[in-house]
Amino acid sequence: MKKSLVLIAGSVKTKEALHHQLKQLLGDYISIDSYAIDEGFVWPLTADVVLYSSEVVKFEANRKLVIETNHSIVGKRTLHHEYIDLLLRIPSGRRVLVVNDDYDAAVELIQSLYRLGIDHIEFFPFKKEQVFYEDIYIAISPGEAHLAPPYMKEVIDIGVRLFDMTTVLEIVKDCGLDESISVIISDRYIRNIIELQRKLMEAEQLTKRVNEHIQNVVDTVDDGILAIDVNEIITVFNKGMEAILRVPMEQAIGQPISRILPQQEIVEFIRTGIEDNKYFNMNGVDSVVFRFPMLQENKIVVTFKSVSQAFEIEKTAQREFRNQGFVAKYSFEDIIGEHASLIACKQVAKKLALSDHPILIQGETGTGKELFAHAIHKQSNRKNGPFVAVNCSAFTESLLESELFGYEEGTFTGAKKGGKKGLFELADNGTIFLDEIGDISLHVQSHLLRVLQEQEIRRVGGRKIIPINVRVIAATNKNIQKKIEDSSFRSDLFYRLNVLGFHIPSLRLRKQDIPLLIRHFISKSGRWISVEEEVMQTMMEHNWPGNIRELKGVLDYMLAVSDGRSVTTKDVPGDRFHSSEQSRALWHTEYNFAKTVLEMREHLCILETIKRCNDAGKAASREYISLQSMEYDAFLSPQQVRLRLTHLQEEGFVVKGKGRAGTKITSAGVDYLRFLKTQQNTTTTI
Ligand SMILES: Nc1ncnc2c1ncn2[C@@H]1O[C@H](COP(=O)(O)OP(=O)(O)OP(=O)(O)O)[C@@H](O)[C@H]1O
Repeated sequence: MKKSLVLIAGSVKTKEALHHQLKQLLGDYISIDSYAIDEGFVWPLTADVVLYSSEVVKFEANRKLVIETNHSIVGKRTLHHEYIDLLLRIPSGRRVLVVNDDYDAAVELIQSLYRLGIDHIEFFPFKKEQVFYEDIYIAISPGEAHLAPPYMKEVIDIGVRLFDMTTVLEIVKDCGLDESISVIISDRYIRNIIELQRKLMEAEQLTKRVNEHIQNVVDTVDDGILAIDVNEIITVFNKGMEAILRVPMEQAIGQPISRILPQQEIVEFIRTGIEDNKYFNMNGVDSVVFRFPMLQENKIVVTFKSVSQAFEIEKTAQREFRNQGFVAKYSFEDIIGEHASLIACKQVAKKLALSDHPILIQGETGTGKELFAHAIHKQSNRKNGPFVAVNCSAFTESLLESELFGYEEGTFTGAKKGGKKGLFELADNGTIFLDEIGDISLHVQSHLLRVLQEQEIRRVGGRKIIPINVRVIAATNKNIQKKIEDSSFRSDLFYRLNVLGFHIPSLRLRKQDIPLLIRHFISKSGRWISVEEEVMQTMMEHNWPGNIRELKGVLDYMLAVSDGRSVTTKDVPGDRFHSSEQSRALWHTEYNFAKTVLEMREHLCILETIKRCNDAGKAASREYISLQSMEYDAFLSPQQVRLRLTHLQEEGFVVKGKGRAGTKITSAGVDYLRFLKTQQNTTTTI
């Protein structure tokens, strides 16, 4: 008959783990029953051998129970081998709290850990009455993790400790089992450890493969990359680094950084972390060194990028912005004028460029508000970011909202799959220029105000909050104060936009600049042509309601009709020019082939849709234009779009492409579109 063994443990969890261990090792030779004091049993226990999980348990059990036996053993316990690797993974030198039922048990566990050779960590025993342990954020516990202080960042459960080999052999002896059985059982014990060793080796191989992969990845990057640990020892060193320092990786890894880096100032820069990046000359190469602390892992990653490469990257980004049309074209040198009012205006704008607040530019139509916006962006710290210009009056309310803030998939019929980024998202890290801001609806105004306040956007129909870093420059030729009075413009939005603001003087207040501007536009046209004094006089006498745009238009006309040598009075555009009407009317005559307001709206819709598609590198199909026309209150069937396109092509405003190429807008078409937009303003204001 098999000998009987009763195991008495404190908790059910410990009982189950120890029972499992005994069953696996001794189950073939002895019958095993296990109890936990927690379970509260009272009947008398009889067994050949009684095994207690600890001294405390023995004391408790004998106080509460009747136990009949010839042999009693208090088991010695050791770390569960399956959890050893969790401890080995804790970085060297860490301070770790050891949490157990009581202080003595914690101390005992620490002693056992040190005996097992786990000495790369500094262990501290947990005391129930102590709530804070300085500089300790990792706790380990053999099944008592719930006792760990709540502020611990990581609590590692190292499982219930199992009986050690001497306890198992003592059971064998007290149960009177054959000598040969002890050999089999110790083999079983060792097999568990070998199994663990095998798993560790597999894990080690996997880690090696992952490390090799990471090394290959960092080696494919041209930049130099290195990492150091808390003791400033180099742990990562890629090929780029080898090339920069001319030191092979094998020689660098494991060495203190100060021994490998020749320049002490770079070591200091890496050590102190006062700045994130700094310029250095490394072995004759101009480099920018970036420092990234990895707080979690107590490491610092440092990258070295050659300045010429950094320029290349910047150029690529610039090219990309240019392809998308998101680039500022003009700088302050392109703003012509020597009148004191304009010089003062430029000085103010240059100063404002350096801050990051919104700017509101006011001034009559054609005074150069957009020109100033370009120049401010180019002068600002955001000059390498995108510059996105939006003419707010060119869109209907709903279209403007989705253009500015984007939309999520399925928000409305015709919405693109996957949604669409708004212009604010596209302008991230750059500037958005909101032209004709005075024309936006109250609904869009409140959306814009939210964006300015929060510096984050939510796409139309979306829930996700997208943080953005965009500077807003707005412009208007409307009297905003009047709009605030009649409640069509929110005063809070005005104050937000007008944190910094300035007014551009109209041309009639600085007529001295007219000859200068005329010479500038002639030289830009690439022609050598003089302007008769009398013509110049006429120009000086005019009031220029359309300001510089009008002046430019008149000059373009005169250059076109002149004999090529000089502009004379006969080239001055007679009644059109002398009329006191706004320059918009002047354009109207030039583009008089659109007879009705409806026709103009149709042209606006068609040309604007084509331009947007062209700018985005997409084809503008008749069906798409037809779909868009609903937004413009000028619905056109695809068949009607075809007829209008033929008409616009005859005028030289578009070129119809074959098949998928779609229709393209010409530069004359862009001018006409600009005219139509100005017209639209007039119709809305009148
Ligand atoms: N000071 C200047 N020097 C040279 N060109 C100028 C100047 N001011 C304006 N222009 C030119 O005049 C035209 C109109 O300028 P811009 O579009 O910047 O005016 P705006 O005030 O934004 O007009 P709107 O109110 O109609 O939007 C552009 O072709 C621009 O290049």
